[in-house]
Amino acid sequence: MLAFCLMLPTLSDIMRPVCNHLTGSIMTTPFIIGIAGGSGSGKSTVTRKVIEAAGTEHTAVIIQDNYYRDQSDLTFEQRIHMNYDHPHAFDWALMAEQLDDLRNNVPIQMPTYNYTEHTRAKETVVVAPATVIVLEGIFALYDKALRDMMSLKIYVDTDPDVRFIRRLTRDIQERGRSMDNVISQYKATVRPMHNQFVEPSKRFADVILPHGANDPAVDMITAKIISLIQSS
Ligand SMILES: Nc1ncnc2c1ncn2[C@@H]1O[C@H](COP(=O)(O)OP(=O)(O)O)[C@@H](O)[C@H]1O
Ligand SMILES: O=c1ccn([C@@H]2O[C@H](COP(=O)(O)O)[C@@H](O)[C@H]2O)c(=O)[nH]1
Repeated sequence: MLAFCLMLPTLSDIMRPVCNHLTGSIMTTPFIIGIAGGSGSGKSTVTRKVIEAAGTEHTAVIIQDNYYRDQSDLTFEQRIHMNYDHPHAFDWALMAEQLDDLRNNVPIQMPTYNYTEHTRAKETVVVAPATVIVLEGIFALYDKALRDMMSLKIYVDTDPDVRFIRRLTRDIQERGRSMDNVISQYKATVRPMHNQFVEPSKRFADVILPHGANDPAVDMITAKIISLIQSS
């Protein structure tokens, strides 16, 4: 088995089998899908619908928000004034390292994030390698190193007013915010950073989903994932 594993790098990179050192079995390089789009565009909804339809057994989801930098060294007062819509807010090295691990069929300890406290939570989540891996987040298509690992790049395109209304409702209901807080953050950082960094990343997309999580688009992505799983 060892000799066979050592010969593997000469095989095609597209369906490159790698040796799982724990089981000795041969596994295929995962198919990585990036799903980007503005805050409130429907990225999480698209991801959830697709994974529900394709089944969780052969799929894994990496939520990019979990890679916001750990800010436990800052006070809460300092944390609420940070810009969470600039690329600098993220731990890109950890994200690339963990996505690369999954690409090489190595399980990861994904960090988790607390939006109410604006910092990384203590808990981590084990993510096992899977045939299809989805990376979802506002900057999923921003970084070249991550893009180069992806086989399918999707941008969820939703009108700004719709995104704002959804974010307002969600942040008040689920992220412990007030209406004034959501409005001032949107004007100060969310909107300008979206225009500067998120929207321009659309040009890297293979597929653009108009109107967010629309059913025909979700059905097409699901069909692609199911066919990948069946052929793996
Ligand atoms: N097509 C849709 N129709 C109605 N509500 C939606 C739709 N897509 C998303 N939402 C709602 O809008 C909010 C933001 O959606 P979400 O998928 O979390 O966006 P994102 O992950 O891009 O920030 C959520 O409360 C979600 O339930
Ligand atoms: O501490 C934080 C961390 C993030 N945010 C906001 O979250 C969104 C990204 O999440 P979506 O699920 O894509 O909406 C980003 O626009 C940040 O502004 C935050 O407010 N506080």
